[in-house]
Amino acid sequence: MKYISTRGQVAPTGFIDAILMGLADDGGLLVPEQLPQLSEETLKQWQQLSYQELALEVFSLFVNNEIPRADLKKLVDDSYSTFRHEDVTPVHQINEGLYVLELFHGPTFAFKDVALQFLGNLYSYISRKNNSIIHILGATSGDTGASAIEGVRGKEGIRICILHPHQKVSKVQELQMTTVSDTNVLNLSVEGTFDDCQRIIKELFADVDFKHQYHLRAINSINIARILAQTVYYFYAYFQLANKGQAEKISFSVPTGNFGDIFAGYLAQQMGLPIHKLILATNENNILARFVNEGLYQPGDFRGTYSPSMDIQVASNFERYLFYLYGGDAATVTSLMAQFKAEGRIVIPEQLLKRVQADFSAYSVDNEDCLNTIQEYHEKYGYLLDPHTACGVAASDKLAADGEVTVALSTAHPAKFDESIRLRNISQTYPEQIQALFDKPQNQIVVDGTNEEIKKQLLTFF
Ligand SMILES: N[C@@H](CCOP(=O)(O)O)C(=O)O
Repeated sequence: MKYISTRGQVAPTGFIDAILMGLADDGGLLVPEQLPQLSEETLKQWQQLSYQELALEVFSLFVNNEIPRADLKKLVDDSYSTFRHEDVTPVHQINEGLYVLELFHGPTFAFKDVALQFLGNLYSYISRKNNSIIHILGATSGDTGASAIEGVRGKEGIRICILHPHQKVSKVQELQMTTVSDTNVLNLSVEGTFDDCQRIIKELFADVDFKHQYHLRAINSINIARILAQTVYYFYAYFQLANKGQAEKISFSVPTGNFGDIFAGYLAQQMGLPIHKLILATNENNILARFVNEGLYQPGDFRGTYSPSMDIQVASNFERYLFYLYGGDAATVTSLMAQFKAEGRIVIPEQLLKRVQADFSAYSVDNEDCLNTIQEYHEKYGYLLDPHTACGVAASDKLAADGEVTVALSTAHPAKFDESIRLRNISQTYPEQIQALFDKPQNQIVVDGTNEEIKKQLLTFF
């Protein structure tokens, strides 16, 4: 298995080099040259596996023997030993047609831990094997940052710098990042939005000389390892339902801002997992829902919402989907991305919009609807949804047909977003790990967010 760029200007590369490259050196994103096609028999064999066993099988398909199986097994086992639930990502039934896939049982109470515990251990493994330095640069709207820091804090040979938008993440998200005292961690709080943070890191990664000179590595979902690791829970959730006798027409509803999580579901489906529908849920920052419904990809005005991790206008994984949509035509993807840069929009033709709408259905959930959903599910089922999960559940309520079964991805624990939940007078008890954060001192540097200033901070830190 080799990895190629959506822009076609990078020689096919192996797994470890793809992980280290992060953003492709031609400015595109790496994807597997060919997706493994899983037979019914393989899926049947996988159905009884534990999460860790399943992850090992899935990763083995993509790692190309570059990591001996025993080492890969240890990486997987170590990564998921930090989860508080024995099933790692359990499904919880809410009612006859709706299950919630709880992805928040990792150390930072968000779905990002599933991939970032693994990627943190993988970086550490590569650093030891190659005796190489790993300097991680990432952008976060709240969850990725905390999770990436947790994955590598205190690890030898690794330093991590995370950019977050100043005062635009929840209090718990901010504390999770900024109360970490390990000296290999730097938090930069950028005066701007998450899109500014993401643009800065993409521009720094695109400066290939700078990237190579300072050994810059990515932890965002521009790194293909993130997406591959996230495919595992689609398989696992599907099998959990199948083992309960629920094997027909299973759809997934996915709250998404950067298009990474739902793209992982798309890849699982392309590999042969018989997902019925992929429902894409956005908040009021709804560029992706508008794309699926109208065929126009064009950022709107930034909206601060109750689900801040999805307050994103430019979705970084969208380019990967475009690549598949255009049948792997890297030249067309390159020209569409150039057009997006120049004109700020991409419009796709009618026949491709039909294809998109066969792949996804989409719904944009407004602030009021998000809180109403939290309140309704709390009153009716005694289950507290975090605001991002509430968007996924609201979209499923809107789009799933009667008799269908939907798995809504629960991307975070509600305690991370208490300021939104309290607006409906719902009180909750924080898990002790979260409560303890409020007593710790914070470390962060507020920066104006020019590339030059970020570079200066990085050069001092690295
Ligand atoms: N919602 C994310 C934004 C970054 O997304 P990623 O999947 O590319 O890491 C966050 O919480 O930081």
